[in-house]
Amino acid sequence: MSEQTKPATGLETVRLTKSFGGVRAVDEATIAFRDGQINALIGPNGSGKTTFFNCVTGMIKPESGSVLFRGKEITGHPPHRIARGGIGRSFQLCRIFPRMTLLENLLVAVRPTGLRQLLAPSREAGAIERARGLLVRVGLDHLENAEAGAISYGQQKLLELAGVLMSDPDTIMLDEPAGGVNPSLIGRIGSLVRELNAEGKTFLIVEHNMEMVMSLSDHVVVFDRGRPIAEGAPSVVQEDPRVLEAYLGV
Ligand SMILES: Nc1ncnc2c1ncn2[C@@H]1O[C@H](COP(=O)(O)OP(=O)(O)OP(=O)(O)O)[C@@H](O)[C@H]1O
Repeated sequence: MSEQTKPATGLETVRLTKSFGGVRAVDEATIAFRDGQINALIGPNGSGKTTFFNCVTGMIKPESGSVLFRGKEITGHPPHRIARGGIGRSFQLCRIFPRMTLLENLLVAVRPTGLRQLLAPSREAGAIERARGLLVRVGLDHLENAEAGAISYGQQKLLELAGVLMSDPDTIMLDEPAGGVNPSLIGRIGSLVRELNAEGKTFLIVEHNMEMVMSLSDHVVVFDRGRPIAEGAPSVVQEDPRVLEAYLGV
């Protein structure tokens, strides 16, 4: 597809809905995220952000509505297919293998899905070279042979981000990258996001750290009770009375 015809909208949902019992965690959410931007999804606790992520990445099936990526329907596709299509994600509670080394964690990240493959890290030279390059990039190369369970939580978040980058996704969804991370590592995660965005990666970030959100994002979507209630540039969203109401209940 030529640059001229490339759609500006990357990831998009139309009336996406998912309930748990009587709770509508995501409630007819219609949102469009533009390619090439750093997008943030914010909102009070329990407003449905993680459920939205899970529906988009195939971890849970929405009960109705659609998810589109660059105009193509991907609703209900299994997670590995969505990942292969170019959408990578991290998790709120970091997902790493604590008994494996950092390098092994990255080699596992590129294995095809399935338990047998999962347990056998890739030994392919190209993958090893790529993993080493990414460890340098996130500043963890000196810990290549350390067990992942022995490094700090912030370093584990960086390791998880490197794992997401192993498959070279062009859209990266991060669920609370700054949660539980010390300020200097938050700074490093923010710089990496900026660098990767400058290289063409699109980001969709769920985050409670407002300083990070407001300094990093091009576009902020505010979620409340399972649907967007406001969106725009950080400075616009910050002033929106609906946002203050959602957060403070005023
Ligand atoms: N697996 C589940 N089973 C039952 N209820 C769930 C489940 N997952 C989420 N919920 C409920 O759905 C609603 C939205 O939760 P979700 O975790 O998506 O919100 P969130 O905005 O990501 O919250 P936080 O900012 O605290 O991480 C909440 O009421 C939550 O209790």
